[in-house]
Amino acid sequence: MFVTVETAARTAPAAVIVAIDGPSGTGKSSTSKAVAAQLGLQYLDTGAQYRAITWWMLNNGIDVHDAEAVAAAADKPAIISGTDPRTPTITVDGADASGPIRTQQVTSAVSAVSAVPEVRARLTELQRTIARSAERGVVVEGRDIGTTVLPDADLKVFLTASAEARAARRSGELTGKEATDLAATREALVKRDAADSGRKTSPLAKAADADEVDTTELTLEQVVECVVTLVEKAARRAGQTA
Ligand SMILES: Nc1ncnc2c1ncn2[C@@H]1O[C@H](COP(=O)(O)OP(=O)(O)O)[C@@H](O)[C@H]1O
Ligand SMILES: Nc1ccn([C@@H]2O[C@H](COP(=O)(O)OP(=O)(O)O)[C@@H](O)[C@H]2O)c(=O)n1
Repeated sequence: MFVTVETAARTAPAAVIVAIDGPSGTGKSSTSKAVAAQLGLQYLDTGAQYRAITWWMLNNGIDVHDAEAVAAAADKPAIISGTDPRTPTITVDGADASGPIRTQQVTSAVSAVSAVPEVRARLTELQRTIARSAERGVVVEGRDIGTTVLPDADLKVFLTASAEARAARRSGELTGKEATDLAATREALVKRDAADSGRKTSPLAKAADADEVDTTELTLEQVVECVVTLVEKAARRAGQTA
């Protein structure tokens, strides 16, 4: 008798939905991509979508601090996210936006754009549609995934880390003068966290039923291992109640 064995790297959970939230530099993107790749899940970077809409606003001469102008244009750009964790992609009106959305100009404008309710409503709907259609399950990362976008997720993880650790990680990614200016990186991070946590609509927040993981003293590999274990447990729980 022949027995077919699935050879996924780990036990691939059936259509499990995972929400990963937290402030900037806590390791959301790196962890989410690695966990999704290991478990054969899809991956959605919602921060990239907020950055993409911000990039479009800047390119189209819209004052990002004029909430009415941003709201009026919120439906205009076509944003498409590719959800393979090994090669995530994002396009705006058909153009590859993965490079330009990481510029300092976009980073400093994104919190103002993401605070506009019409922008959030549009992207929340898009994110739910992508999560619903992810047949293999999905890891979705952002700021309000566990609280607002996917409140029924099978697992919610809230990553934290000290501002010092986060600034050191971020400045390791920068080049030239920006890389050496750790104090300025830290200040910009803390300012963006405050704006994201303080906005009225769907602020950065830990869901009451989220597992909090402080990554300050952990390597990326340790964080990934911890979250993989949490996903496997959640998938077993979901299987028991299905
Ligand atoms: N536990 C960790 N220890 C050290 N560096 C890390 C850790 N997690 C992530 N990093 C690094 O920190 C930077 C920011 O991580 P990222 O995943 O982009 O965070 P976020 O998505 O939360 O902003 C990346 O360069 C990443 O490689
Ligand atoms: N679900 C989300 C994800 C991101 N965002 C906004 O998008 C910005 C960029 O998100 P990001 O995940 O790319 O930021 P980093 O943590 O990578 O610096 C955040 O600072 C928030 O203003 C949001 O409002 N809600």
